[in-house]
Amino acid sequence: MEEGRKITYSPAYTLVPTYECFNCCGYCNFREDPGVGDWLSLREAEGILRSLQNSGVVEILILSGEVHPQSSRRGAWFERIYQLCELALSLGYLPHTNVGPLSRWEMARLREVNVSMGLMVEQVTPRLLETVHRLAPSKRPEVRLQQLIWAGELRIPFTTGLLLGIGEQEEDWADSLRAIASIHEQYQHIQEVILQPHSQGATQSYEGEAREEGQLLRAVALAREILPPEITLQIPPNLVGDGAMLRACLAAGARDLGGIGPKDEVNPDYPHVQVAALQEAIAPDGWQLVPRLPVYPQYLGWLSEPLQGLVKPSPPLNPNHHHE
Ligand SMILES: O=c1nc2n(C[C@H](O)[C@H](O)[C@H](O)CO)c3cc(O)ccc3cc-2c(=O)[nH]1
Ligand SMILES: C[C@H]1O[C@@H](n2cnc3c(N)ncnc32)[C@H](O)[C@@H]1O
Ligand code: MET
Ligand code: SF4
Repeated sequence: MEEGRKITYSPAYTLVPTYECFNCCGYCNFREDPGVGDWLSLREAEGILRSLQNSGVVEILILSGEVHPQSSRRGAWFERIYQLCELALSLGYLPHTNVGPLSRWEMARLREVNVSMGLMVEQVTPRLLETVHRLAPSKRPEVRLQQLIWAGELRIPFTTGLLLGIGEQEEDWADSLRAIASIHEQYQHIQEVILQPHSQGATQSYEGEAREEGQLLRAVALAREILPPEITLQIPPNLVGDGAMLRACLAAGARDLGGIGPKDEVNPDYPHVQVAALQEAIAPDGWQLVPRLPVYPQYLGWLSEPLQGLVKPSPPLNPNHHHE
């Protein structure tokens, strides 16, 4: 049988250390006010992770609301995240952490317990600081770009991306993409760029404008033009619309569908389409959906020895096994 052209995804489950966040992005359907909810305990997390064993899940996405860098609770927040990563590793999963901007020291520590990390640029235009990011100091473009630079210096395989349709102009996209490309040019560490269409949810304050079909396709095509070919373009299949739009995005250059699991924590009003249905949707164009790890193969050599051992467990020594 002829093999199809390949589209990748990562079988993933999302753990949320806390929904509390000191930022208040106008488009967010995730955050809670600080001090309201409980944090995820290690005991709860262990229960969840054990229940996922043998389910095919490999990636644990650690996605969090943020405690202010100067808060007296920042240290406890960070240690919880670190321990959740350690726990996931100890149960055979591979963590990918996106918990907002980190200090350089925090980033260096999380590198020990993550196979890759991520942070969206969103958009680099400072005009958004007067609108959707007015109450979100973590979204200052210079803060986000500094994170990309530190990740490069620390040799962390990194995921970033653009949030589309939050009040920016289409002309702003190229600036955001060129900023990513130029940092990548120096460090070669950006494994993928997500093009994330803003999707109206039930609890956000910002009222997005109606999205037009061509927008996402123009963004994918522009990203493919500006970014070097080694950076994979990711689109979230639950946010693109229908199967025809998904196929059009692939035709425009997208090659990955991101983490797929039971719930999209960021966009709870848009459940993930399950893998069999996605495979069916893209099959007419000859695409074959295949699982991948949260770290892209070209970066395996960047991982610490212990992490490399977990990613590629060496085959057990079997005295009965004979090489052909
Ligand atoms: O299910 C989701 N996964 C999201 N992921 C997960 C992502 O698809 C995978 O973790 C990476 O591709 C690594 O495999 C993100 C990861 C990042 O580094 C940055 C942003 C996101 C955003 C989302 C998201 O909105 N929903
Ligand atoms: C984790 C990432 O999720 C994205 N994000 C946050 N809110 C929304 C929304 N309503 N629609 C789509 N993406 C969103 C941001 O880009 C953030 O960085
Ligand atoms: N708070 C982080 C950010 O915005 C990650 C989760 S967003 C729902 O970058
Ligand atoms: S998008 Fe992230 S930073 Fe913004 S309010 Fe939501 S959780 Fe906080």
